Amino acid sequence: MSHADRQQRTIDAVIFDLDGVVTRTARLHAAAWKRLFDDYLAQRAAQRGEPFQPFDADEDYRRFVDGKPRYEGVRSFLESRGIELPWGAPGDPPDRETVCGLGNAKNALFQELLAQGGVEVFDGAVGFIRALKENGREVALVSSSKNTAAVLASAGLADLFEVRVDGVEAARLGLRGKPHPDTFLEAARRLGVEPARAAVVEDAIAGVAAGRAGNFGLVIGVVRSGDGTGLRAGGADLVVGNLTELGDGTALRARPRLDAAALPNALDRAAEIRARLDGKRPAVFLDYDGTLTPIVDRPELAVLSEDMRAIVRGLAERCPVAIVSGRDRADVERLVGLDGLVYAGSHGFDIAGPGGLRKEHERAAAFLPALDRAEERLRREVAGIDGALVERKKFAIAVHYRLVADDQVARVESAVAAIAAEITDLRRTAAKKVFALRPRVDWDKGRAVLWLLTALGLDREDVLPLYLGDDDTDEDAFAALKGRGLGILVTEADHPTAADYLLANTEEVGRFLGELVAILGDPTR
Ligand SMILES: O=P(O)(O)OC[C@H]1O[C@H](O[C@H]2O[C@H](CO)[C@@H](O)[C@H](O)[C@H]2O)[C@H](O)[C@@H](O)[C@@H]1O
Repeated sequence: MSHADRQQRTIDAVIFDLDGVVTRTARLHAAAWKRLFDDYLAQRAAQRGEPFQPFDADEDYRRFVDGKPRYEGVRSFLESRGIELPWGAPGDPPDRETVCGLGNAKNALFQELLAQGGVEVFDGAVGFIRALKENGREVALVSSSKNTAAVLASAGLADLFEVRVDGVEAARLGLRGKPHPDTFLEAARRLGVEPARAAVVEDAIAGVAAGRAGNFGLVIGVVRSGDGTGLRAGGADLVVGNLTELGDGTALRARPRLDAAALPNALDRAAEIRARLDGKRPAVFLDYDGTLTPIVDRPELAVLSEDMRAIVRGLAERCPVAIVSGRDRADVERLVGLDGLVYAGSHGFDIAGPGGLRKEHERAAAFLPALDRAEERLRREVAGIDGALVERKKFAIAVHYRLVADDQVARVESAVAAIAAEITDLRRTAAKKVFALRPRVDWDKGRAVLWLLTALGLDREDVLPLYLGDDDTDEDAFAALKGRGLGILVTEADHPTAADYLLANTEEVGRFLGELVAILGDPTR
């Protein structure tokens, strides 16, 4: 398809977020979150004799809870305050001090407010949706809210959308929340429309990032206050204040997505990157395989060169550096062999660093029996397939097929698929000549990087996070940092990506990091 053709692609379907786009329940949500967290934080502060710092219904709401599934919102905000609570269970009563307990309390408060105040509707949005339908476009609704049906009914819009993927559906299907694209992709699938021919309409940064991560043809940001900079940086192709600005929607066209080959090489844009660093200090996140070492035939042969080790050491003397890998943490720590760095293994489920920094995802240990069972089955099932390698990490299992004959790869794939279908606590992912089984938890390299920024006190305006990675699992980190840091993809292939820059190979990674060391200068001065 030519560039011109891609420019001309029409939009056949539009998928809408609910809160803040179609209805104004964001205010009710923000008020419920504020009542919940203020009560909780005040109580906690009194118990500990600490000062009470209330929940900011604008800033905290936007940064930590807006657009996220309820329990993820609780966890994300508490994390920002350095509070770690047990996850608990969805049936926890509202007075139980767990993530689920607090989430349930927020929901009760929200329903109270819903009953008191009703729901405000954005008339422009409803008019736009009706015009789209009249013009033969498909529409769907995606919302993280488990109250979607109640909100639509209260707004008198129960019949507006035939296709809805809400929080209840997402939980039932095990779909990851925004900024992951899963719920939007499910809506597109139900509409029978390719994402490239569909638009996503969102008012939250996590939502526009999900649209970009899903490679939707057009991502429209709706800005209800402010200037839309955050939405644009998060991945919106265009930002409107009111959906009436889009007329009847028939003129909407898909925007060409950035393919890796269209990205500028980070080495060629040194001046631009230096300017982004002006007045800021970097925090550097590095993937291991394919980024610091070239891809080789077997995992144990991916040895770090002394040159690269010296560059990473030099960088760690000048700024925070974390290695974020799919490998087992102990394995990647041994391979890198440097002190003073943070190491995140098992795709971020297992983190350790200087000063006693330690985090095993709070739900990960519960998956160990499932991982043990899957490992045992996998070892048995691929034992007869020449070249297949099973690599166990603490919280994931990889099944490598780089050395498997082409006509045998399908056998490896179906063994992994069969086990994943049976052991539903695990989800199957794929990367470079490897299938993986990981805990079915909304956690990945992107979430780990965001957690690290907060835990290390780096979630600040004067810190520029840089993430370098080469693989699909690194796309989660690129998406998480979109608009907030720099994503640098290491590849010579062409595929859609959420990264901002490109480096061709590990040799270019070494040069880029070496230049960063030089920019940062003498660490003793
Ligand atoms: O997140 P990373 O640090 O990039 O780790 C991703 C996977 O890397 C390793 O597998 C990959 O590299 C091997 C050595 O070059 C190669 O043989 C294999 O085909 C690649 O998939 C590692 O073995 C896995 O555990 C990591 O998940």
